[in-house]
Amino acid sequence: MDSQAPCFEIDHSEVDMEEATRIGEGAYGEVFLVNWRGTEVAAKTIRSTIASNPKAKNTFLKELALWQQLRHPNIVQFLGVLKHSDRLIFLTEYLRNGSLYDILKKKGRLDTKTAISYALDIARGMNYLHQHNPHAIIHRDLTPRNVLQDEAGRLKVTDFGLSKIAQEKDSYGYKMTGGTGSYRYMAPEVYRRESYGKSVDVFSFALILHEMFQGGPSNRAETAEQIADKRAYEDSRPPLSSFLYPEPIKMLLKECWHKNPDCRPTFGEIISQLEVIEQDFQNEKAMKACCCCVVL
Ligand SMILES: Nc1ncnc2c1ncn2[C@@H]1O[C@H](COP(=O)(O)OP(=O)(O)OP(=O)(O)O)[C@@H](O)[C@H]1O
Repeated sequence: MDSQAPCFEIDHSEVDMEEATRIGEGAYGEVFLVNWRGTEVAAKTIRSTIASNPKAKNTFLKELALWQQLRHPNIVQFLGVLKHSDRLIFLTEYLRNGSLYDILKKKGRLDTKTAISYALDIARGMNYLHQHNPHAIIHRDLTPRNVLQDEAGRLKVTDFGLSKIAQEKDSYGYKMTGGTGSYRYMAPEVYRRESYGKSVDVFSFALILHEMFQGGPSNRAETAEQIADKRAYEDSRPPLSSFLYPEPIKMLLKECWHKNPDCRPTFGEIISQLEVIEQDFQNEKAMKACCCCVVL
């Protein structure tokens, strides 16, 4: 597969940016809801500081060219780059329900069934990225803000690889600068600026799974950088209260945020484990309902 293929281009006259509704803002620029050929889509505008730097713009376009080749139910669909626009703008499918960050902020702690189902959505999207040929795609910035929900309730991963813009590669592998990715979800080896692999995403996934049961991030009193520092140098991890976390979820979390990257499971293994946990949970629920019937 050729990751250097140019991005699909959409003439800028097809999208009226004057009529756009602003949805949000991230590290790379603002996001708008726009109409394209009668369909609501998201338009992501890239800051001029990035777009006007030829090297950064080129890296960005390469990442987008790779994104456009991806097709999976749990990956946000890339649609194209606006051609002849004086700004760098690209379109993706629009996910009406917003991000997992918004959902957790609004709803707080999720029930076990929903949390497992959401975890499976994320793990399936991530497994697709990690199994990409000829090279695995490492997200590098998997956070609740980069997981969006469609109207049907399905979660989709977005913005993978875009954090590469601030990243260097040397003969030992990738190196992420401290400013790359979000400290709160950062694997210890990334914080320590060591070489890293796919399992950095598994570490971030564990923290997201933890938040779904907890209702949001723990250690709110500390800055994200302080938290990342303690995780990297003191091996600190979020607390696992016994009443919030079912035993198999606790075990999975401990494996996924293991300090040794080689001991973390792959997303394929995580999916298998979650499917068993989901099935056991359903059987347990059915059994309890059945016992209630007998008592009645
Ligand atoms: N395809 C989309 N559909 C609907 N809303 C979106 C879409 N993409 C982004 N958003 C919204 O816009 C906000 C900003 O998104 P953006 O991806 O630019 O930044 P972020 O992920 O929040 O932060 P960062 O850039 O630091 O990762 C998101 O929080 C999300 O609510």
